[in-house]
Amino acid sequence: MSSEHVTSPPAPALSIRGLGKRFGDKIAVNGISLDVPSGSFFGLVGPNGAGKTTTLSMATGLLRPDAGTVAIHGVDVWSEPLKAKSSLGVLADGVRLFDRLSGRQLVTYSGLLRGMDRETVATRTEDLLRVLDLQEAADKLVVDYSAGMTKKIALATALIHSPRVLVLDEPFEAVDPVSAANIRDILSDYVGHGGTVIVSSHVMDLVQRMCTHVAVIAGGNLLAAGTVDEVRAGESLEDRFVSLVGGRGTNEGLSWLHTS
Ligand SMILES: Nc1ncnc2c1ncn2[C@@H]1O[C@H](COP(=O)(O)OP(=O)(O)OP(=O)(O)O)[C@@H](O)[C@H]1O
Repeated sequence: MSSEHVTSPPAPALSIRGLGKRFGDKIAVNGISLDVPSGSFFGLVGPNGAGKTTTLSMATGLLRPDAGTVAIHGVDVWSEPLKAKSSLGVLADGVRLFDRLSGRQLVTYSGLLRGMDRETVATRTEDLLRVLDLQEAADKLVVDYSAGMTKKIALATALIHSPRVLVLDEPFEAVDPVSAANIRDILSDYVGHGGTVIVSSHVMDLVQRMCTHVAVIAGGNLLAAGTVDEVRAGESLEDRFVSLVGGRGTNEGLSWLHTS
């Protein structure tokens, strides 16, 4: 076959090489390399303090790495930030929203800031408020939203411009079961139509049911990555996670907690 007929595989949706970050003496992320295939529903799991948020913050251009590179569909996040970020939707953990705006205003301005036309922004804003069950609260200030409502409005701002890659840090935390099911449907439909979702979560059962791929990190290191079936290797993802990460404690020493 001549070389013109050889098509190279598509660039991964997210490609991380040698990514590292240190805070003082603490190595938060220890040289992680990882490819997220285009069109995958990718779970990032790890215990508290594993380095998930730090990794995702660097991957999305919110936090400058000490070492390593990140590319979104082949575009370097740190040397071509505008181009890379134009195809990215981000739900960050703990980043302040412009919460003196109403929910409707926040989603609208997110669309306008992305350079979208007013009519499209208005239509999509109402669609998002409806599917996320935020219509009644649409004109309330975001500062007065509950934790779950805040999470949902932040998700709407990440979706408005129809990005190719969605990076969601703990999207289901504090969200009620009906809204969580709606969000899962939206994300599955999005992946089914060519999008890529990267989601961090502590809920192994959810990751096992929802994701096609998973990476396990602990102590800033990548312990395993692949399809969910490859990583769980015949066990439940939760059991596999515990055996990879270790650290199951005992409750010895808390006898004072026994009330009878
Ligand atoms: N801004 C910071 N300054 C100092 N240390 C930090 C900072 N951000 C994170 N760390 C430390 O880096 C490590 C990784 O934190 P990170 O928030 O990435 O973990 P995580 O996997 O997202 O945890 P969790 O599941 O609890 O949200 C932790 O030890 C944390 O204390």
